Amino acid sequence: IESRIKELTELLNKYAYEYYTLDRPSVEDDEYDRLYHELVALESDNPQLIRADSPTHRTGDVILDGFEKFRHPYNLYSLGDVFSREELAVWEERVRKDIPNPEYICELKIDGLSLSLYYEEGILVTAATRGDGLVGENITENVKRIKDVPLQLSEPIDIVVRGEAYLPRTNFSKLNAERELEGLAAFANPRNAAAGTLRQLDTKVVAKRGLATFLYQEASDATNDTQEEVLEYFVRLGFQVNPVRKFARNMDEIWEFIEQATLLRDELAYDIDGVVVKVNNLAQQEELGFTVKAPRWAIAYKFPA
Ligand SMILES: COc1nc2nc(N)nc(N)c2nc1C
Repeated sequence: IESRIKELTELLNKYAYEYYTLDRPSVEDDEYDRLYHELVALESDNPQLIRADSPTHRTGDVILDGFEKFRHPYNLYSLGDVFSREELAVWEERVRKDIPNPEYICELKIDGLSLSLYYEEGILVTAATRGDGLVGENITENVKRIKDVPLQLSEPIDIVVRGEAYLPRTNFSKLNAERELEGLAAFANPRNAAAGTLRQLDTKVVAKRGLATFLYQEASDATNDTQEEVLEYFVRLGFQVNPVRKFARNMDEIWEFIEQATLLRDELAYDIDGVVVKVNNLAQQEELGFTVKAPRWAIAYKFPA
């Protein structure tokens, strides 16, 4: 039985990956459902054999009576914001004072809900909101129902990662159309819809709303030398990583990315509210350190509202 449960779990996870991430299912839904129900039956007769990465964690209907507080072992800092090229140049000059020839990496700032995910030996043990950076809300059960969040990484490591949960625009429109039909108030924007969804106490609601994630930061001790390597490592581990990113050497190249992101904004499948510019080399990030509340080595350029 144990080997059949292992076989079903691996097969169903592969099919789910093809369906949700590659958007290229290799089996019909009824084949998936047949195997899924065989696994549910085997797991309910042998609960001690349920695997950590079983797809049944993603859809089982758990109704929470509230969210526990979660104290983050690492302070989840936020970013300083700038709203113009001039302000950005002031930040860049400050960096250049300590790092003469900086290499920057420019990333998109997804307009979603900040998440931190805690893995032990490769298994997702906790997912929490950022909260005030020290204490957030434990929303593990809800996050397990975000289809692109890996329940088990490709390596059995302990790691803490940060990212954003968001609602793709297509799912946002579908959700608001459904709410209109049910006479419910529409969500103002995908960010509010994502936040509202993750605050649901009925986890089944999360499973059907189609949230997604992009991970961007290793909160635990760095095991790579640059931010770019961290992002590539995250892909190998099984995380979703936003592909729109570029290196820059100076303000002109940073601004070029910002202009490209501004043009790209309406074409994207998700909302962004700006661009994040970071010193790519992690040792240089250490050198620059933090102000009282934000890193000196990263800045968020916010698009004009
Ligand atoms: C270095 O810390 C951060 N990096 C980030 N990167 C991206 N792309 N988006 C964010 N929202 C973000 N937020 C923080 C606190």
